[in-house]
Amino acid sequence: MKIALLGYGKMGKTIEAIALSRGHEIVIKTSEALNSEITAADIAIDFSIPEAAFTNISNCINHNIPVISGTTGWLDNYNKIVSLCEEKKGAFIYASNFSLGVNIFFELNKTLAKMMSSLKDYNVDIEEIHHTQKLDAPSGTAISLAEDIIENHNNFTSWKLDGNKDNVLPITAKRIENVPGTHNITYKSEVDTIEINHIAHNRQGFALGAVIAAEWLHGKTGVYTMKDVLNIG
Ligand SMILES: NC(=O)C1=CN([C@@H]2O[C@H](COP(=O)(O)OP(=O)(O)OC[C@H]3O[C@@H](n4cnc5c(N)ncnc54)[C@H](OP(=O)(O)O)[C@@H]3O)[C@@H](O)[C@H]2O)C=CC1
Ligand SMILES: O=C(O)C1=N[C@H](C(=O)O)C[C@H](O)C1
Repeated sequence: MKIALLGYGKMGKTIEAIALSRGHEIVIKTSEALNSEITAADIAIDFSIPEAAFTNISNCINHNIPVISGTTGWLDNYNKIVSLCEEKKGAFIYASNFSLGVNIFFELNKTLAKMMSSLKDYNVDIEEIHHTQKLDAPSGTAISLAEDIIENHNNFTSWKLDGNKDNVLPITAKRIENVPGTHNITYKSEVDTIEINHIAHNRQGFALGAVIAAEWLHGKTGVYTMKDVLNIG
């Protein structure tokens, strides 16, 4: 496939290497907004910044270019993209985390939340740790994990960064140099602790997942998630 990389930072460069190794061609790599130039590509992969993602994705859909987005921190506008994609019969996948490991972790998190739902002695919290250049907090992955706990555990109605109220699931965000992405979910009582975590050792897993998603989306129309791509859960 001819791929456009919208955002040529840490993720854009990692995706480039993996896409080339799988026989794809990179026809555009940019760190600026593009418009009709995008039509040189078969598919676009957006890993940019929160303020740019909505425009980048809209431009692709308006030019009938299927688009994958891994950019976090723009989801207030997600439903607008879904509507645009339906209207234009476009193709779109967003994932807060494209790695296979995290998508398995998402399923474990839902199962654990269901099992813990009636056990009132346990306090739950989510901790995410990322590198110091990260622009958003909490991470998109932590938000996905929180939403899945809220849906599957009957104690919570919302989440909050550094929250400490009943029925509000607390998320803690730490920034430490060079950490690619760590997510810990802890259930703690007086007598014991149950913890599950996912620790990315590098960015390869995110990038491979994004390229696999692009290969899967090419030739389809509609709005999908990584659950559709990986057929898990
Ligand atoms: N879903 C997933 O699996 C993952 C998601 N992410 C997310 O991906 C995003 C990018 O992460 P990362 O690569 O680490 O960040 P980087 O800061 O390394 O890269 C972002 C790039 O986007 C560029 N950019 C700025 N404005 C635009 C624009 N209008 N159009 C296109 N590109 C633009 C920046 O350029 P400049 O530096 O010149 O401003 C920069 O090169 C983040 O939102 C992050 O949370 C990260 C890893 C995995
Ligand atoms: O910015 C990052 O680096 C990451 N962002 C994503 C997120 O916000 O969840 C995914 C991954 O954890 C790395």
